[in-house]
Amino acid sequence: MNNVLEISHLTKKYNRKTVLNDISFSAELGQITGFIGVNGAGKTTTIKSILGLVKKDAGEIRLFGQTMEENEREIKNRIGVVFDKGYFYENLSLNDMKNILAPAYSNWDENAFKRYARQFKLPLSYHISDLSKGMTMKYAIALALSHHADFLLMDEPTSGLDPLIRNQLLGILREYMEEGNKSVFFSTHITTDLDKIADRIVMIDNGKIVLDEYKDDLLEKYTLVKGSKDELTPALRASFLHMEEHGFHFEGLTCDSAAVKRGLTKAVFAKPTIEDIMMAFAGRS
Ligand SMILES: Nc1ncnc2c1ncn2[C@@H]1O[C@H](COP(=O)(O)OP(=O)(O)OP(=O)(O)O)[C@@H](O)[C@H]1O
Repeated sequence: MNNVLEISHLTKKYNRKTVLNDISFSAELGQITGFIGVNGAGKTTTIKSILGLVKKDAGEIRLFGQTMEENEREIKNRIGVVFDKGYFYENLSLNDMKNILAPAYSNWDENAFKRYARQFKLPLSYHISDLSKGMTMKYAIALALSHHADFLLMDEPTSGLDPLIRNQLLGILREYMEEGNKSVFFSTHITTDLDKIADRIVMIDNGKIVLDEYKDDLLEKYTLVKGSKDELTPALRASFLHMEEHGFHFEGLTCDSAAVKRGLTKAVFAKPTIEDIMMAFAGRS
């Protein structure tokens, strides 16, 4: 296994509140890792810690096998950061911002930037502040791709985008992955995009990693069950990871579908989405 990102025992406190509590996980080369969690779970703080934008209290973060302290320049050359806000100077034009950022990268490719600017229809003379959210994300991706980043770190890249632009962004990511030896780390609380493109899912909840599995295994492992409460025995209830009850009915997620199927004759069984799984894990904690 070849990891592009390895986080070991990372802890981060704001004031005295622990927002990342001894978290460990990794992201593999050639994969899209979806980093999920509800609002306030700790996704942005994790990404900021990875980038060294906030100071960690404990733990170790390695990108391409190295820490930022050991080799910040090489790491920054090889990563592309796609944040929805706060990463660019709002009152600069896209072109001026690019001119400030480009010299920081030893492998900056101006022709590639021009090509992406045309492909993504970026209005280079506009101020950053005048860009729509979708355009800002495309601009950030164009910058990342123009220095041939090997690893894209994206914080909520698709939230607030309409379905058309979201699909375009997913298409751009698929093309990027096809180049080979590329990797993406994609944080989101909107998980439908990950159903389409993620290879692995890591979930953070309340500052702790509660789930870390390959997406296909995850979707295979859990079953969504809708049934009638009158059939539920205490033993059957214990087979559910999480359950919501509404009147005479319940909806729950189980990883023991065989036992549940034996006990429930009236229930309906379905494959869960990542959102169903995320809500069950978040609801459980
Ligand atoms: N600068 C800060 N000072 C104090 N607390 C902070 C700061 N930044 C984040 N927090 C707190 O840390 C916790 C984790 O926040 P974080 O932004 O990492 O979550 P998130 O999963 O990215 O949420 P969202 O999906 O809403 O962006 C929250 O309780 C948040 O209020």
